[in-house]
Amino acid sequence: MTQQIPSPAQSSVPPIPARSWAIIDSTLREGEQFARGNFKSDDKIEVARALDAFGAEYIELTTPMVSPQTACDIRKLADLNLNAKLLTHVRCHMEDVQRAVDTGVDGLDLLFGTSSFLREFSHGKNIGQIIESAQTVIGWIKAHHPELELRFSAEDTFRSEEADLMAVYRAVSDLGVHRVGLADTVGVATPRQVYALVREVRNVIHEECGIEFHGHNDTGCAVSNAYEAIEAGATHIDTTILGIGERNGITPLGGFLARMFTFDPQGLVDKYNLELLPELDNMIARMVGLPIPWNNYLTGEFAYNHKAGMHLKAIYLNPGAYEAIPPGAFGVGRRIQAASKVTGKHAIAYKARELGLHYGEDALRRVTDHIKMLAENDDLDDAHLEALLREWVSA
Ligand SMILES: CC(=O)SCCNC(=O)CCNC(=O)[C@H](O)C(C)(C)COP(=O)(O)OP(=O)(O)OC[C@H]1O[C@@H](n2cnc3c(N)ncnc32)[C@H](O)[C@@H]1OP(=O)(O)O
Ligand SMILES: O=C(O)CCC(=O)C(=O)O
Ligand SMILES: [Mg+2]
Repeated sequence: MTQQIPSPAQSSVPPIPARSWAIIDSTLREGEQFARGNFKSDDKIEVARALDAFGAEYIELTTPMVSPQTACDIRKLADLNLNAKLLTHVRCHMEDVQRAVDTGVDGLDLLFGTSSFLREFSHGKNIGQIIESAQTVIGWIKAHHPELELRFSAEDTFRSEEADLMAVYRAVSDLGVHRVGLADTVGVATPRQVYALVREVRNVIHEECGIEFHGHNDTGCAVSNAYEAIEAGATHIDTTILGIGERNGITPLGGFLARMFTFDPQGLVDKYNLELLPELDNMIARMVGLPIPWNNYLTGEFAYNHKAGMHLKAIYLNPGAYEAIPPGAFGVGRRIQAASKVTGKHAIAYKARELGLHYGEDALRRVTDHIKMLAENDDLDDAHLEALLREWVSA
Protein backbone atom coordinates (compact mmCIF):
# COMPACT_ATOMS: atom_id res chain seq x y z
CA MET A 1 0.00 0.00 0.00
CA THR A 2 1.35 3.45 -0.81
CA GLN A 3 2.08 5.70 2.15
CA GLN A 4 -0.32 8.55 2.81
CA ILE A 5 1.56 11.87 2.95
CA PRO A 6 -0.49 14.34 4.99
CA SER A 7 -1.14 17.70 3.36
CA PRO A 8 0.23 20.68 5.35
CA ALA A 9 -3.25 21.35 6.71
CA GLN A 10 -3.42 17.83 8.16
CA SER A 11 0.24 17.57 9.13
CA SER A 12 0.95 15.97 12.49
CA VAL A 13 3.77 18.50 13.12
CA PRO A 14 2.55 20.72 15.96
CA PRO A 15 2.48 24.42 15.06
CA ILE A 16 5.54 26.31 16.32
CA PRO A 17 4.57 29.82 17.37
CA ALA A 18 6.93 32.50 16.07
CA ARG A 19 6.91 34.18 19.49
CA SER A 20 8.80 31.17 20.97
CA TRP A 21 12.08 32.00 19.20
CA ALA A 22 14.24 34.99 18.25
CA ILE A 23 16.77 35.71 15.52
CA ILE A 24 20.37 36.56 16.30
CA ASP A 25 21.59 37.90 13.01
CA SER A 26 25.33 37.45 12.69
CA THR A 27 25.93 39.09 9.29
CA LEU A 28 28.22 41.57 11.07
CA ARG A 29 30.18 38.78 12.82
CA GLU A 30 29.98 35.41 11.05
CA GLY A 31 29.44 37.38 7.82
CA GLU A 32 32.77 39.17 8.34
CA GLN A 33 34.37 35.72 8.19
CA PHE A 34 32.92 35.18 4.68
CA ALA A 35 35.50 35.23 1.88
CA ARG A 36 34.11 38.49 0.47
CA GLY A 37 32.87 39.95 3.76
CA ASN A 38 34.89 43.04 4.61
CA PHE A 39 32.41 45.58 5.86
CA LYS A 40 33.54 49.19 6.25
CA SER A 41 32.17 51.41 9.04
CA ASP A 42 29.42 52.84 6.83
CA ASP A 43 28.47 49.37 5.58
CA LYS A 44 28.09 48.17 9.17
CA ILE A 45 25.79 51.05 9.98
CA GLU A 46 23.72 50.40 6.87
CA VAL A 47 23.45 46.68 7.66
CA ALA A 48 22.57 47.26 11.32
CA ARG A 49 19.90 49.83 10.45
CA ALA A 50 18.42 47.54 7.79
CA LEU A 51 18.29 44.56 10.18
CA ASP A 52 16.72 46.78 12.81
CA ALA A 53 14.08 48.00 10.36
CA PHE A 54 13.41 44.39 9.44
CA GLY A 55 12.81 43.59 13.11
CA ALA A 56 15.75 41.29 13.93
CA GLU A 57 15.76 40.89 17.69
CA TYR A 58 19.57 40.70 18.01
CA ILE A 59 22.57 41.73 15.93
CA GLU A 60 25.86 39.97 16.65
CA LEU A 61 29.09 41.91 16.04
CA THR A 62 32.69 40.80 15.69
CA THR A 63 34.96 40.96 18.74
CA PRO A 64 36.59 44.33 19.47
CA MET A 65 39.87 42.36 19.69
CA VAL A 66 40.01 42.32 15.87
CA SER A 67 41.35 45.88 15.64
CA PRO A 68 40.97 49.40 17.09
CA GLN A 69 38.78 50.27 14.08
CA THR A 70 36.47 47.35 14.84
CA ALA A 71 36.19 48.42 18.49
CA CYS A 72 35.39 51.95 17.35
CA ASP A 73 32.72 50.64 14.92
CA ILE A 74 31.06 48.64 17.70
CA ARG A 75 30.78 51.81 19.79
CA LYS A 76 29.32 53.69 16.84
CA LEU A 77 26.74 50.95 16.34
CA ALA A 78 25.87 51.00 20.04
CA ASP A 79 25.34 54.78 19.81
CA LEU A 80 22.64 54.25 17.19
CA ASN A 81 20.31 53.07 19.96
CA LEU A 82 18.60 50.54 17.75
CA ASN A 83 15.67 48.46 18.92
CA ALA A 84 17.68 45.34 18.18
CA LYS A 85 19.99 44.26 20.98
CA LEU A 86 23.68 44.35 20.09
CA LEU A 87 25.97 41.51 21.07
CA THR A 88 29.67 41.10 20.59
CA HIS A 89 31.22 37.68 20.06
CA VAL A 90 34.28 37.17 22.27
CA ARG A 91 36.58 34.44 23.49
CA CYS A 92 36.01 33.40 27.10
CA HIS A 93 39.07 35.38 28.10
CA MET A 94 39.46 38.29 30.55
CA GLU A 95 41.28 40.57 28.13
CA ASP A 96 38.60 40.19 25.44
CA VAL A 97 35.78 40.62 27.90
CA GLN A 98 37.28 43.71 29.55
CA ARG A 99 37.59 45.30 26.16
CA ALA A 100 34.07 44.26 25.14
CA VAL A 101 32.25 45.61 28.19
CA ASP A 102 33.34 49.17 27.33
CA THR A 103 31.80 49.14 23.87
CA GLY A 104 28.21 49.84 24.93
CA VAL A 105 26.72 46.57 23.65
CA ASP A 106 23.78 44.86 25.35
CA GLY A 107 25.40 41.49 25.73
CA LEU A 108 28.38 39.22 25.19
CA ASP A 109 28.42 35.96 23.29
CA LEU A 110 31.23 33.99 24.92
CA LEU A 111 32.64 30.88 23.32
CA PHE A 112 35.08 28.11 24.06
CA GLY A 113 35.79 25.11 21.83
CA THR A 114 34.99 21.80 23.58
CA SER A 115 35.76 19.20 20.89
CA SER A 116 39.04 17.31 21.01
CA PHE A 117 39.99 19.04 17.73
CA LEU A 118 39.73 22.49 19.26
CA ARG A 119 41.07 21.49 22.67
CA GLU A 120 44.16 20.07 21.01
CA PHE A 121 44.70 22.37 18.05
CA SER A 122 43.08 25.69 18.98
CA HIS A 123 43.43 26.65 22.65
CA GLY A 124 44.99 23.63 24.37
CA LYS A 125 42.68 23.61 27.45
CA ASN A 126 40.95 20.58 28.98
CA ILE A 127 37.31 20.58 30.09
CA GLY A 128 38.20 21.35 33.71
CA GLN A 129 40.22 24.39 32.61
CA ILE A 130 37.42 25.54 30.30
CA ILE A 131 34.98 25.45 33.21
CA GLU A 132 37.47 27.30 35.45
CA SER A 133 37.91 30.01 32.82
CA ALA A 134 34.14 30.29 32.49
CA GLN A 135 33.83 30.69 36.26
CA THR A 136 36.45 33.45 36.34
CA VAL A 137 35.15 35.32 33.30
CA ILE A 138 31.42 34.99 33.96
CA GLY A 139 31.94 35.68 37.68
CA TRP A 140 33.75 38.92 36.83
CA ILE A 141 31.08 40.06 34.35
CA LYS A 142 28.26 39.28 36.79
CA ALA A 143 30.03 41.27 39.53
CA HIS A 144 30.95 44.29 37.39
CA HIS A 145 28.39 44.35 34.58
CA PRO A 146 25.25 42.58 35.78
CA GLU A 147 23.25 44.47 33.14
CA LEU A 148 24.85 42.49 30.29
CA GLU A 149 23.05 39.62 28.63
CA LEU A 150 25.39 36.62 28.59
CA ARG A 151 25.66 33.59 26.40
CA PHE A 152 28.20 30.78 26.61
CA SER A 153 28.68 28.52 23.63
CA ALA A 154 30.59 25.25 23.35
CA GLU A 155 32.18 25.72 19.95
CA ASP A 156 32.18 22.57 17.78
CA THR A 157 29.42 21.14 19.97
CA PHE A 158 28.54 18.29 17.65
CA ARG A 159 32.05 16.80 17.68
CA SER A 160 32.35 17.15 21.47
CA GLU A 161 31.84 14.39 24.04
CA GLU A 162 28.36 14.37 25.49
CA ALA A 163 29.55 14.15 29.11
CA ASP A 164 31.91 17.10 28.57
CA LEU A 165 29.13 19.17 27.05
CA MET A 166 26.71 18.46 29.86
CA ALA A 167 29.35 19.37 32.46
CA VAL A 168 30.09 22.66 30.70
CA TYR A 169 26.45 23.60 30.08
CA ARG A 170 25.42 22.74 33.65
CA ALA A 171 28.32 24.83 35.04
CA VAL A 172 27.60 27.93 32.94
CA SER A 173 23.88 27.71 33.57
CA ASP A 174 24.62 27.59 37.32
CA LEU A 175 26.77 30.70 36.82
CA GLY A 176 23.69 32.49 35.52
CA VAL A 177 24.20 32.87 31.77
CA HIS A 178 21.05 33.86 29.90
CA ARG A 179 21.65 31.39 27.08
CA VAL A 180 23.81 28.47 26.19
CA GLY A 181 24.91 28.00 22.59
CA LEU A 182 25.15 24.84 20.51
CA ALA A 183 27.33 25.37 17.45
CA ASP A 184 27.55 23.03 14.47
CA THR A 185 30.87 24.61 13.60
CA VAL A 186 31.78 22.37 10.67
CA GLY A 187 28.23 21.69 9.48
CA VAL A 188 28.34 17.99 10.23
CA ALA A 189 25.24 17.54 12.42
CA THR A 190 22.08 15.84 11.17
CA PRO A 191 18.64 17.19 12.04
CA ARG A 192 17.98 14.22 14.30
CA GLN A 193 21.23 14.78 16.21
CA VAL A 194 20.39 18.44 16.68
CA TYR A 195 16.94 17.59 18.01
CA ALA A 196 18.32 14.99 20.43
CA LEU A 197 21.12 17.18 21.77
CA VAL A 198 18.96 20.25 22.30
CA ARG A 199 16.51 18.07 24.29
CA GLU A 200 19.35 16.73 26.38
CA VAL A 201 20.80 20.17 27.07
CA ARG A 202 17.35 21.40 28.07
CA ASN A 203 17.43 18.85 30.89
CA VAL A 204 20.70 20.05 32.44
CA ILE A 205 20.25 23.81 32.33
CA HIS A 206 18.01 26.09 34.36
CA GLU A 207 14.48 26.57 33.13
CA GLU A 208 14.94 30.29 32.44
CA CYS A 209 18.17 29.70 30.46
CA GLY A 210 17.67 29.98 26.69
CA ILE A 211 19.25 27.78 24.00
CA GLU A 212 20.88 29.21 20.89
CA PHE A 213 21.71 27.23 17.76
CA HIS A 214 24.39 28.16 15.22
CA GLY A 215 24.53 25.89 12.17
CA HIS A 216 26.96 25.77 9.27
CA ASN A 217 25.80 24.60 5.87
CA ASP A 218 28.68 22.37 4.73
CA THR A 219 26.35 19.38 4.27
CA GLY A 220 23.28 21.39 3.29
CA CYS A 221 21.45 21.01 6.61
CA ALA A 222 21.70 24.51 8.07
CA VAL A 223 18.02 25.37 7.68
CA SER A 224 16.68 21.96 8.69
CA ASN A 225 19.01 21.85 11.67
CA ALA A 226 17.84 25.27 12.84
CA TYR A 227 14.27 24.07 12.49
CA GLU A 228 14.97 20.90 14.48
CA ALA A 229 16.67 22.94 17.18
CA ILE A 230 13.50 24.99 17.56
CA GLU A 231 11.30 21.94 17.54
CA ALA A 232 13.39 20.59 20.40
CA GLY A 233 13.08 23.82 22.42
CA ALA A 234 15.82 26.18 21.20
CA THR A 235 14.92 29.84 21.74
CA HIS A 236 17.44 31.65 19.53
CA ILE A 237 18.70 30.94 16.00
CA ASP A 238 21.81 32.45 14.42
CA THR A 239 21.35 33.59 10.83
CA THR A 240 23.15 35.76 8.33
CA ILE A 241 21.74 37.58 5.34
CA LEU A 242 22.16 35.28 2.31
CA GLY A 243 23.81 32.79 4.69
CA ILE A 244 27.28 34.31 4.36
CA GLY A 245 29.96 33.04 6.72
CA GLU A 246 33.08 30.88 6.99
CA ARG A 247 33.39 28.42 4.06
CA ASN A 248 29.89 28.08 2.52
CA GLY A 249 28.19 29.84 5.40
CA ILE A 250 25.41 29.32 7.94
CA THR A 251 21.61 29.30 8.17
CA PRO A 252 20.40 32.06 5.81
CA LEU A 253 17.91 34.53 7.24
CA GLY A 254 15.57 34.15 4.24
CA GLY A 255 15.71 30.35 4.16
CA PHE A 256 15.08 30.11 7.87
CA LEU A 257 12.12 32.47 7.68
CA ALA A 258 10.71 30.59 4.69
CA ARG A 259 10.84 27.42 6.78
CA MET A 260 9.19 29.01 9.81
CA PHE A 261 6.55 30.90 7.79
CA THR A 262 4.83 27.64 6.96
CA PHE A 263 4.08 27.05 10.67
CA ASP A 264 2.96 30.47 11.84
CA PRO A 265 2.62 33.01 9.00
CA GLN A 266 0.74 35.54 11.10
CA GLY A 267 3.30 35.26 13.90
CA LEU A 268 6.08 36.11 11.44
CA VAL A 269 4.13 38.97 9.89
CA ASP A 270 3.56 40.38 13.39
CA LYS A 271 7.26 40.16 14.34
CA TYR A 272 9.12 41.16 11.18
CA ASN A 273 8.82 43.48 8.19
CA LEU A 274 9.11 40.53 5.86
CA GLU A 275 8.67 42.58 2.71
CA LEU A 276 12.09 44.14 3.40
CA LEU A 277 13.86 40.81 2.82
CA PRO A 278 14.68 41.53 -0.87
CA GLU A 279 16.32 44.81 0.21
CA LEU A 280 18.44 42.97 2.78
CA ASP A 281 19.52 40.30 0.29
CA ASN A 282 20.30 42.88 -2.40
CA MET A 283 22.25 45.03 0.06
CA ILE A 284 24.55 42.15 1.08
CA ALA A 285 24.91 40.93 -2.53
CA ARG A 286 26.06 44.45 -3.43
CA MET A 287 28.46 44.69 -0.48
CA VAL A 288 30.12 41.32 -1.10
CA GLY A 289 30.11 41.84 -4.88
CA LEU A 290 28.24 38.66 -5.75
CA PRO A 291 24.80 38.06 -7.31
CA ILE A 292 21.96 36.59 -5.27
CA PRO A 293 22.01 32.89 -6.24
CA TRP A 294 19.33 32.06 -8.86
CA ASN A 295 17.78 29.45 -6.57
CA ASN A 296 17.97 31.48 -3.37
CA TYR A 297 15.09 31.00 -0.97
CA LEU A 298 12.32 33.52 -1.72
CA THR A 299 14.47 36.16 -3.45
CA GLY A 300 16.37 34.14 -6.07
CA GLU A 301 15.58 35.19 -9.65
CA PHE A 302 13.67 31.96 -10.26
CA ALA A 303 12.36 31.27 -6.76
CA TYR A 304 8.83 31.98 -8.02
CA ASN A 305 9.16 31.00 -11.69
CA HIS A 306 6.36 28.73 -12.94
CA LYS A 307 6.78 26.97 -16.27
CA ALA A 308 5.25 23.50 -16.73
CA GLY A 309 1.78 23.38 -18.32
CA MET A 310 0.30 21.27 -15.51
CA HIS A 311 1.57 23.78 -12.94
CA LEU A 312 0.44 26.82 -14.92
CA LYS A 313 -3.11 25.55 -15.30
CA ALA A 314 -3.42 25.30 -11.50
CA ILE A 315 -1.39 28.43 -10.70
CA TYR A 316 -3.82 30.60 -12.70
CA LEU A 317 -6.70 29.19 -10.68
CA ASN A 318 -4.97 29.27 -7.32
CA PRO A 319 -1.22 30.05 -6.87
CA GLY A 320 -1.24 28.08 -3.64
CA ALA A 321 -1.45 24.94 -5.75
CA TYR A 322 2.28 25.22 -6.46
CA GLU A 323 3.55 27.71 -3.87
CA ALA A 324 4.13 26.94 -0.20
CA ILE A 325 4.53 30.63 0.62
CA PRO A 326 2.80 33.56 -1.12
CA PRO A 327 5.63 35.63 -2.65
CA GLY A 328 3.92 38.92 -1.78
CA ALA A 329 4.43 38.19 1.92
CA PHE A 330 8.16 38.67 1.33
CA GLY A 331 7.86 41.51 -1.14
CA VAL A 332 8.63 39.45 -4.24
CA GLY A 333 6.54 38.64 -7.32
CA ARG A 334 5.93 35.48 -9.31
CA ARG A 335 6.95 34.90 -12.93
CA ILE A 336 4.77 32.99 -15.32
CA GLN A 337 6.82 31.51 -18.16
CA ALA A 338 4.08 30.50 -20.56
CA ALA A 339 6.09 30.21 -23.78
CA SER A 340 8.14 27.04 -23.56
CA LYS A 341 8.03 23.50 -24.87
CA VAL A 342 6.62 22.31 -21.53
CA THR A 343 3.65 24.72 -21.69
CA GLY A 344 0.04 23.65 -22.20
CA LYS A 345 -3.20 24.95 -23.67
CA HIS A 346 -4.54 26.40 -20.42
CA ALA A 347 -1.52 28.65 -19.99
CA ILE A 348 -1.73 29.79 -23.60
CA ALA A 349 -5.47 30.47 -23.27
CA TYR A 350 -4.85 32.57 -20.15
CA LYS A 351 -2.10 34.53 -21.87
CA ALA A 352 -4.36 35.11 -24.88
CA ARG A 353 -7.23 36.28 -22.65
CA GLU A 354 -4.87 38.75 -20.93
CA LEU A 355 -4.31 40.23 -24.38
CA GLY A 356 -8.06 40.28 -25.12
CA LEU A 357 -7.72 37.43 -27.65
CA HIS A 358 -10.03 34.43 -27.76
CA TYR A 359 -9.29 31.12 -29.44
CA GLY A 360 -11.70 28.29 -30.15
CA GLU A 361 -10.66 24.84 -28.93
CA ASP A 362 -9.06 23.69 -32.21
CA ALA A 363 -7.21 26.97 -32.79
CA LEU A 364 -5.97 26.90 -29.21
CA ARG A 365 -4.57 23.40 -29.67
CA ARG A 366 -2.86 24.41 -32.92
CA VAL A 367 -1.29 27.60 -31.57
CA THR A 368 -0.17 25.74 -28.41
CA ASP A 369 1.48 23.01 -30.48
CA HIS A 370 3.12 25.63 -32.70
CA ILE A 371 4.55 27.44 -29.65
CA LYS A 372 5.84 24.16 -28.21
CA MET A 373 7.48 23.31 -31.51
CA LEU A 374 9.15 26.73 -31.82
CA ALA A 375 10.32 26.57 -28.21
CA GLU A 376 12.18 23.32 -28.89
CA ASN A 377 14.86 25.37 -30.60
CA ASP A 378 14.40 28.95 -29.37
CA ASP A 379 13.91 30.72 -26.08
CA LEU A 380 10.63 32.60 -26.43
CA ASP A 381 10.05 35.66 -24.30
CA ASP A 382 6.74 37.36 -23.49
CA ALA A 383 7.02 39.80 -26.42
CA HIS A 384 7.55 36.91 -28.82
CA LEU A 385 4.59 35.04 -27.35
CA GLU A 386 2.35 38.09 -27.66
CA ALA A 387 3.32 38.56 -31.30
CA LEU A 388 2.60 34.90 -32.05
CA LEU A 389 -0.76 34.96 -30.34
CA ARG A 390 -1.83 38.08 -32.24
CA GLU A 391 -0.59 36.68 -35.54
CA TRP A 392 -2.29 33.30 -35.09
CA VAL A 393 -5.63 34.65 -33.96
CA SER A 394 -6.02 36.49 -37.23
CA ALA A 395 -4.45 33.75 -39.37
C1 LIG B 1 34.02 29.13 14.70
C2 LIG B 1 34.24 30.60 14.85
O1 LIG B 1 33.82 31.32 13.99
S1 LIG B 1 34.97 31.19 16.24
C3 LIG B 1 35.14 32.90 16.04
C4 LIG B 1 36.27 33.26 15.15
N1 LIG B 1 36.46 34.66 15.25
C5 LIG B 1 37.66 35.23 15.22
O2 LIG B 1 38.68 34.59 15.06
C6 LIG B 1 37.63 36.72 15.40
C7 LIG B 1 38.77 37.39 14.65
N2 LIG B 1 40.02 36.97 15.21
C8 LIG B 1 41.07 37.80 15.45
O3 LIG B 1 41.05 38.98 15.15
C9 LIG B 1 42.24 37.17 16.11
O4 LIG B 1 42.22 35.78 15.87
C10 LIG B 1 42.25 37.42 17.66
C11 LIG B 1 42.37 38.92 17.91
C12 LIG B 1 40.96 36.91 18.31
C13 LIG B 1 43.41 36.68 18.29
O5 LIG B 1 44.56 36.98 17.56
P1 LIG B 1 46.02 36.42 17.92
O6 LIG B 1 46.35 36.75 19.32
O7 LIG B 1 46.91 36.93 16.87
O8 LIG B 1 45.89 34.82 17.91
P2 LIG B 1 45.52 33.82 16.76
O9 LIG B 1 44.30 34.28 16.05
O10 LIG B 1 46.69 33.54 15.87
O11 LIG B 1 45.20 32.49 17.57
C14 LIG B 1 44.04 32.29 18.31
C15 LIG B 1 44.30 32.46 19.79
O12 LIG B 1 43.05 32.37 20.50
C16 LIG B 1 43.15 31.35 21.50
N3 LIG B 1 41.79 30.85 21.70
C17 LIG B 1 41.02 30.18 20.80
N4 LIG B 1 39.82 29.98 21.34
C18 LIG B 1 39.80 30.55 22.55
C19 LIG B 1 38.82 30.70 23.55
N5 LIG B 1 37.59 30.24 23.36
N6 LIG B 1 39.13 31.34 24.68
C20 LIG B 1 40.38 31.85 24.84
N7 LIG B 1 41.35 31.76 23.92
C21 LIG B 1 41.06 31.11 22.79
C22 LIG B 1 44.16 30.39 20.95
O13 LIG B 1 44.71 29.61 21.97
C23 LIG B 1 45.18 31.35 20.35
O14 LIG B 1 45.91 31.95 21.41
P3 LIG B 1 47.46 31.53 21.72
O15 LIG B 1 48.27 32.13 20.66
O16 LIG B 1 47.69 32.11 23.07
O17 LIG B 1 47.45 30.04 21.70
O1 LIG C 1 29.68 31.21 19.17
C1 LIG C 1 29.05 30.34 18.59
O2 LIG C 1 28.12 29.72 19.10
C2 LIG C 1 29.35 30.01 17.17
C3 LIG C 1 30.75 30.26 16.76
C4 LIG C 1 30.89 29.90 15.34
O3 LIG C 1 30.83 30.72 14.47
C5 LIG C 1 30.93 28.49 14.99
O4 LIG C 1 31.13 27.64 15.86
O5 LIG C 1 30.77 28.19 13.81
MG1 LIG D 1 30.24 29.92 12.60
